[in-house]
Amino acid sequence: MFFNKFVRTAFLFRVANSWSFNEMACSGKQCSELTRNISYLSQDNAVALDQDLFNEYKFSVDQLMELAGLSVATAINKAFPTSSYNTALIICGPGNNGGDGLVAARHMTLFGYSVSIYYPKRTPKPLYENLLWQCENFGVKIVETLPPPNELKNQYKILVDALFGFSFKPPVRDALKPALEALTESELPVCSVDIPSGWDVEKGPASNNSLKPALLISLTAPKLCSKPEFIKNARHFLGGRFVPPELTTMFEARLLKSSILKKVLEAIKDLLTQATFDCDDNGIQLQAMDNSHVALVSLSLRADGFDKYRCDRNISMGMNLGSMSKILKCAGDKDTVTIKAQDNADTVTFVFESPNQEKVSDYEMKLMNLDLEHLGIPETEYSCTIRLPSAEFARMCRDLSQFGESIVISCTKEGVKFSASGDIGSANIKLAQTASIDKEDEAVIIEMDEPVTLTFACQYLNYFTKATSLSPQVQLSMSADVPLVVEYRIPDIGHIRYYLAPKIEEDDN
Ligand SMILES: NC(=O)C1=CN([C@@H]2O[C@H](COP(=O)(O)OP(=O)(O)OC[C@H]3O[C@@H](n4cnc5c(N)ncnc54)[C@H](OP(=O)(O)O)[C@@H]3O)[C@@H](O)[C@H]2O)[C@@H](O)CC1
Ligand SMILES: [K+]
Repeated sequence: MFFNKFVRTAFLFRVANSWSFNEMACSGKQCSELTRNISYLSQDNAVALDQDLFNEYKFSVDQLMELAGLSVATAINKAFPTSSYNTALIICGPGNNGGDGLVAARHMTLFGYSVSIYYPKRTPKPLYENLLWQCENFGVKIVETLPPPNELKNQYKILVDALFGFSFKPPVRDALKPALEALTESELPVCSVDIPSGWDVEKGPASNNSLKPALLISLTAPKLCSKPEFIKNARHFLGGRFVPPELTTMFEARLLKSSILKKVLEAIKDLLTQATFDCDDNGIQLQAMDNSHVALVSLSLRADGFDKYRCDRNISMGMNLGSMSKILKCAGDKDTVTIKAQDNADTVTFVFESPNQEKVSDYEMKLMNLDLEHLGIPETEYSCTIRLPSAEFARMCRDLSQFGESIVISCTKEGVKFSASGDIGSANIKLAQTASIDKEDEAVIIEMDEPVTLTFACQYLNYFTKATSLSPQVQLSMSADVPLVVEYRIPDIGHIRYYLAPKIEEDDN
C-alpha cells in the first residue's frame, strides 16, 4: 500500500487537468517538476531526447519502459479507477509504445484491473518476448482475434492505446488498421500512451474521424500534438520521471539569502512596473527607464555572487515586478531562493527552500514579451563623488522633501550641502568630510575636482532610497548638466545605480 502511494507521487506529474489541481498545487516539489517539464517536443526532438537518454545518460530500454509503463498504469488508475472501470483491453503495437503497453498491463493487473492484451504484430526480440511472458504469468489474457469495434464495450470498460508512439509515420498500414479502428470506433474511453495513435506527432489529429482519447499520458515530455488545442478535453498526464533536471533547465541562479533579492525588488518596484532581466554567463543585468521616463535604473548582479549560477544560453526574461515582488514576499528571510527557466519557456520559476529543507515551495510566474530598447550609458568622469551612509542620505531626502519638491545638492571644497525651500521655509543640511575613518560605513568621503550645484526632484531621490537596506553606503556622482548617479553597492554581488537628470532652473523670461 505504502509502495503504491509512493510510486504514484514519484512517477506521475499531471500536466493539464483541472481535476486534481489543488492536490498538485499544494504538494510543493511536484509542482516545480511539473512546470519544468512543460515544453512541447517536435518528433525530431523526441527521437533525439530518446537517444540522449540511452547514450548520454546510460539508461537501458527496459529501465525506461518499466518507468513509462508504471506511470501509464498509475495515471489510468487515477483517471479511471477500478471501482468503475475494472476491465481493460490494451492494444499494443510493434514498437516501444507497445512495450510500454505490455509493462502497463502487468502493473494494471496489480492495481486490480482485469486486463487483456491485443498484440497483433509481435516483435521477435527478447525484451518484448519477456514482457509478454511476464504478462501471461500475471494473469493477463491474450486476445488473438478482435471482436468488431461496436462489441468491445460488451467486454471492456476502457481501452489502452499503446499502438504507435512518436515514431509513427502516417498513414497506418493495412495490417494494423483493425487495431486502430478498434480504438477509434469502440465508443469506449481510450487512454493513449504518449501519442494518440494515428495522429501526426506534431500536427495532431488528421481529421474529425481521428482517435479522440479521454486520457493522454505523455512520456518524458509532451510532444507538439499534446497541445491543448489538439487534445481538447482529454485529461493529460506527464509520466516517466527519468529526465535529468539539467536537460530541462537552462538557466538557474541560486542565492543562499533570499533577502538580497527581496531588497533588490523593493528598490526598483516603485519605479518600474515591468523590466527585462538579461541573463548571460556573466550574470544578470537589468536596465530600464522608470514609468514616467525621468529616471533610469541599472542593476547588475554578477554570476560569481550567486551560490550557484548557470546560464547555458543568453536569455532575456520580461517580468512584471509587482507580481515578482508578491512572489518574493512568500520567501522567508532565511530561505534560499533559486530562479529557474527552461529554454524558450514562457514562465520563470522561483524555488524557496527553508534552511533544513523542511519546507520547499515553488512559484511559477508568466514571463512578458517586453520590447524595451537598451540605452547605452556612457562612461563619465564626474566632477564630484560623495560617499555617505545610506541611512543618512535616506533621512535627509525624507526630511527635505517636507520643505519643497526639489533638493539642491551643492558640493564645494567645504563639504556638501543639501537644501530645500518652499512655503513653510527653507532647510539646509551640511556634511563635511569625516576627519578620521574608523568605521567605513559611517564615513562621509568627498572627492571634488570642480564645485557642482544641481537641483533634483525629491520624489525620485526618495524612490532611490528604497535601496538603503542593500548597502550601508551610497555614492552620489555629479557633474554639471549630466544625470546624477546614485549608486548602492550590493556586497559581494553587484550594484544598483539610479540616474536622474538635474532640474533646469526656470528662466524668468
Ligand atoms: N525516452 C523515451 O523517449 C521513451 C520512449 N518510450 C516509448 O517509445 C515510443 C517510441 O518508440 P519507437 O521509436 O519504437 O516507436 P513507436 O512509435 O512505438 O513504433 C514504431 C513502430 O510502428 C511501426 N510503424 C510506424 N509507422 C507505421 C504505420 N504508418 N503503419 C504501421 N506501422 C507503423 C514501425 O514499423 P517500421 O516503420 O519500423 O516498419 C515500428 O515498428 C514512445 O512513443 C514511448 O511510448 C518509453 O518506452 C520510454 C521512454
Ligand atoms: K499510443
